[in-house]
Amino acid sequence: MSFVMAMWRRWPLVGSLLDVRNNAAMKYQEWAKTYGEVYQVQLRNTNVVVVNSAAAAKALFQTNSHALSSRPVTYTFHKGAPSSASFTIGTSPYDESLKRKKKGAAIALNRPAIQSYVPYLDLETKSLIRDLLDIGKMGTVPIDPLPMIQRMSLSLVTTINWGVRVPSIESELFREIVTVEEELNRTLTATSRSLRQRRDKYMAKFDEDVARQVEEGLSNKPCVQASVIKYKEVELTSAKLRSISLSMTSGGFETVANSVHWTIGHLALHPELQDKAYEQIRQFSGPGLPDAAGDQKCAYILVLAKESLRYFTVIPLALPRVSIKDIYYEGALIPTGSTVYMNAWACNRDPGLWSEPAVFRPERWLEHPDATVFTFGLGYRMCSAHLLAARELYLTFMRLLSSFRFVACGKIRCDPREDIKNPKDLIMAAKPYKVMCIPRDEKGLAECLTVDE
Ligand code: HEM
Repeated sequence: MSFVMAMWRRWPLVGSLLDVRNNAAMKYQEWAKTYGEVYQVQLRNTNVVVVNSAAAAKALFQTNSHALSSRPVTYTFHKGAPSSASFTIGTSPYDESLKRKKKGAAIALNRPAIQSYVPYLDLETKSLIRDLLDIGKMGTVPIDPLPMIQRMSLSLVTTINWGVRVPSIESELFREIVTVEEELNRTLTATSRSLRQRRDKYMAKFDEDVARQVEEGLSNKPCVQASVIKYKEVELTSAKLRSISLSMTSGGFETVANSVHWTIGHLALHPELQDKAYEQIRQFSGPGLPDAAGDQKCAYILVLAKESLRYFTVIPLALPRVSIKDIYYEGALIPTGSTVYMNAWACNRDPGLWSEPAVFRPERWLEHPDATVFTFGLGYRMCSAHLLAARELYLTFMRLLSSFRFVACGKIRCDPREDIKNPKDLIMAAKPYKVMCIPRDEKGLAECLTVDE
């Protein structure tokens, strides 16, 4: 008991949740030098345990996976919001309903299911390359690639979830979904009722279309909603199906888009990394675009994607957990009902794990292939789609780096310690920048970009 008291006496008080979200992960990492790798802070009226080292994160989130399987029930998400925003998998507390939703999502996101999405990965990565070529006028006009990357990421979410494409950055659908999702992802406490109503509108249309197609026997394209409806072992209500749709969109769109956007900015500043990647891809795959079905076999691009996940850690504090059992760690008690944050940023940059953690160096993963990436979280509530996300990143980098040289235009500020667009956001985005996307082989590229729309 006295040890527990000692631990509880050590909290630094940091003010409101919104204040600390401002580069919080970096501040918390710094504080660990003074207060130890696990300590508590007060966020508004809640005491929160923050876990700041790789070893502690594994001991807590992996070894105590079940004890840390719930999420906090915040007012805005669960009590004050009657519409869809209450119910993503990522914000649901642990209960029977969550278990069913997670089972449904798992069926649609396991390895064989992901294999069936290869045609979508193929089409959307090709479309990204074509957009960069067209909008960048064959590498002659500087562009910010963000909207094109967002379209790819969004269209992957919508095709994988509902079988519906987002064909162009000019489309009404693209503008509407990007506006609404960006705003709703802004913080965990986003409350706008009208935004949620706008989201409900496009989600309802997609959900109803899939349900009708399944009922009429017309659904022949693989997609999450159709597989979950058809898989009778887990019968899900329409509310739970909607929850899966919401989870896929809020979980999958900005995370992948921002990871790619940060990385392209960084690569534009480091042509030597691009050249090495290009050389490795060419040794590995023949002329033309690398095969979409190739499953992460080019070792250098695989480690480049891992390093991108580590270095940018786009959700620096992962998503908060709540303990459903008492946990004892290093002689101290984390009582049932505690809120616990994994500082994924600090774990990914743990000097006990990595030398020069602040340097982007893909080779570190070749030297330590079994090291952990903390970016997707750990344990029962880790990212449901980490296999899919890793595959999306791999193919995107494979194809982008085999197609283009990215040349920085003007000053690109792309250091994740300093250059976050909105430091209070849940998902960390890079500041806008411009690059020239110069085709490495203009003629060859044009030939292999016959995209079936
Ligand atoms: C680079 C891409 C991605 C990153 C960095 C990422 C990161 C995360 C993190 C940190 C969590 C919380 C984990 C925890 O509490 O330990 C999470 C949860 C989740 N993610 Fe992802 N994610 C990515 C892509 C995706 C995609 C593509 C989807 C779906 C299409 C997705 C769906 C989900 C869902 C449903 C959850 C909630 C899991 C639960 O609460 O049980 N994520 N993700």
